[in-house]
Order: sequence, then structure tokens, then C-alpha cells
Amino acid sequence: MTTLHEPDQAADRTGVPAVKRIGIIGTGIMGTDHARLLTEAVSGAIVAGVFDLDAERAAGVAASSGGARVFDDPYRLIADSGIDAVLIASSDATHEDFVLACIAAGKPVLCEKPLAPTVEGCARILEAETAYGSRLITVGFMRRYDPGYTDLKTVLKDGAVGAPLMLHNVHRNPAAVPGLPDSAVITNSAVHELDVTRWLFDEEIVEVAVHRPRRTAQGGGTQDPQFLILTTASGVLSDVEIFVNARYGYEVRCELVAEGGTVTLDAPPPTSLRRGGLHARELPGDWRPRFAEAYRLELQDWIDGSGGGATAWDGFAATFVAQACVAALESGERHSVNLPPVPSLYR
Ligand SMILES: NC(=O)C1=CN([C@@H]2O[C@H](COP(=O)(O)OP(=O)(O)OC[C@H]3O[C@@H](n4cnc5c(N)ncnc54)[C@H](O)[C@@H]3O)[C@@H](O)[C@H]2O)C=CC1
Ligand SMILES: O=C1[C@@H](O)[C@H](O)[C@@H](O)[C@H](O)[C@H]1O
Repeated sequence: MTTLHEPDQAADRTGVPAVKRIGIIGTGIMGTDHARLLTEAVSGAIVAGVFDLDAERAAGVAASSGGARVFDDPYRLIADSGIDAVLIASSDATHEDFVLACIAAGKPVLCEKPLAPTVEGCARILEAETAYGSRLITVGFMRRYDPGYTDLKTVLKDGAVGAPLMLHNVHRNPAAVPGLPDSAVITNSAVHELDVTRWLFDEEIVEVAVHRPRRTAQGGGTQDPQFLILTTASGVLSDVEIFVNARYGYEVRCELVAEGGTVTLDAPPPTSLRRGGLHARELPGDWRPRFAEAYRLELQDWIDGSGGGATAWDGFAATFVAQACVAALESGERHSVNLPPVPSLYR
């Protein structure tokens, strides 16, 4: 009996792989979760190869993915003829080199957010993809697939509440690495709201301000929480409370205020408890349960090649705005955001 990992079964009569053989770089929390989804919940793909600096961790994910090959070099994984596409889930600062290697090998790549934590890194990626001449990169801004966010966008586009005026965002993690750089609160966490704001309103953010509330004693010195105010080209204000040491649980919600009503995005579990004078509902410990369906839909769309996810331009734009936010945080002043023209590949 053959298994899906054997090449003869992975290819149809034309020699085109019947399933996409995915290589994963970085098998920490997200790489492990993506491997599980690709194996159990997404059709048309197998995890064929894995690499992590922590070889034991990679071996564990390989074993639970049906016997994927463990590579000892990430660039060999990218170049290997048995890998059709690459998923990058290693730490933020490593994304750029791996994405550039995927472009050089002509392989589609799903890169976890941020595309790169610096504008310069994102610009090098844009340049390489533009020179390649077609889109290979998808960025893991999975909220674009979350049923709550897509509903919100549908209500807005249908005109049910009229023109948008404001968006209030709340984004809380239970705990971050003590002493996390202030900038990483923006480039790693609030970057989701930067993308959501651009995607939801279909326009660019043109000005940012970042306020420093009294900082929590639980962040090891990090400026946490932070309060961002983003202004879009048409004048919509999108404010973001980002609080990465909120302790009590993981929570992401928002409220859209429009001319003719408001839309609230919450993610209650289907059950809640009423007891002893309290009405309670459980909150997840991190993003995986909250965005489980978004991750699944994102991966399925990527495997199907529908091209619906965030592009390298979106990744660049989000980091560009994030950098303006970091400058605003440091200076205490409002900063204009002057994005360069969109390259024709992304229009
Ligand atoms: N879309 C989303 O909602 C989320 C996205 N992320 C993103 O996913 C990525 C991974 O995050 P987590 O899994 O939470 O972190 P993690 O720390 O659990 O895992 C990162 C893994 O990358 C490995 N690694 C580090 N440098 C490497 C290198 N040079 N080559 C290969 N492996 C390397 C580490 O050994 C570790 O196993 C980050 O970029 C993060 O921003 C993380 C959480 C949620
Ligand atoms: O991307 C993610 C994490 O890296 C980040 O640290 C969290 O704040 C986000 O909610 C999560 O979606």
C-alpha cells in the first residue's frame, strides 16, 4: 500500500502533482498548527517537508503530519523538487531571506505576518517579486478570512449602515515576552489592525498617532498598552487599543460606527454560563481558537490557488504604516504616511 507522500501517488498521469507538497519552515506554535490543519482539515495538500532550528520540534511535526521529511537546511527545503510550495512560520526577522529564496526558486509561498518587520526588508521582497514578474507571495493576514470580519465587510459594502465614520478596535493578548521592544507591539501585533483597516475600507491609511497610556507593571518595561489612531484617505478614524499583557485571556473585537448604525464584531463561543449572579463566557488563551476557521479558510484558499489573500504589496503597506506608528510612538507626534505608488503587479 502506498501513502500520499510517495511521489507516484502525488502525481497524476500528466506528471502534475495531484496534491500540493508543502514545505514548512518554522514549526513552533503557528507552524505546528498550520501543519495540523494542512494534514487534517485542508484538501489537496500534504506536508512533505519541515525545517526548524530546533530539529526535535521539526521531527515531532513531521511525525504527526504523516511522515514528512525533516530537512537539515531551510534553503535545501525551498529548492527541493519534492516541495511545490512553502509555508514560512519562523520568527518575524527570518521571513525576508526565506521569501527571497522562494522567489528565486519560483515557488509559491505563504509567509506568516509580518512579511518582514522592516520597510527595507519588505521593499527588497517587492522588488524581487516584481522582477520575477508574477505573484508568488501570500501574507498570513488571516483576519481577511475570519467569518466575523468578512460579515462586517459585507454589511459595509452592502450599504446597510451607510458611510463609515469610525472603527474602534480592541486587541488583547494574555502575556508577551517580558521586555518585548515597544516597536514589536506594533510590528507583530497591531499590524493585524493596520491590515484590517486598509482591507475593510479599501483605502490607505494616511496619518497615524500613537499614545502611551500608563504602562502595565506586567510587561517588564514594555510600553504596553498602546493606543493608535489611524486616519484613512477619506477621513475614517480607526483607533486601536493594543494590550499584549492583559492577563485575563485573548480577545479581539471591534465596532464599526457608520452614518446609519453600528456593527459590532465579537467572537462569543456558542455557549455561556449563568450562575451565582454572573453571566460568563470563556475566552481563549491565544489566537488559535479565536481564529481557527480563518486559518483553515486561508490555507484552503492558498492551496486552491485562488489568490484571495493579502499580497506582498499588502505586507509592504502594513509594515510601512507600522513603521510610521513606531516613529509616532517615539516622537509623540502625528506622522503622515506617504506610501509609494502601487507597482503594476499589484493593481
Ligand atoms: N497570523 C497569526 O495570527 C499569527 C502569526 N504569527 C507569526 O508566525 C510566526 C511564528 O510565530 P509563532 O509560531 O508564534 O512563534 P514560535 O516562537 O512558537 O515559533 C517560531 C519557530 O521558528 C523557529 N525558528 C526561528 N528562527 C528560525 C530559522 N532561522 N529557521 C527556521 N526556524 C526558525 C523557532 O525555532 C520556532 O520553532 C511569526 O512570524 C509570528 O509573527 C504568530 C502567531 C499568530
Ligand atoms: O499574530 C499574532 C501574534 O503574533 C501576535 O502576538 C498576537 O497579538 C496576534 O493576536 C496574533 O494573531
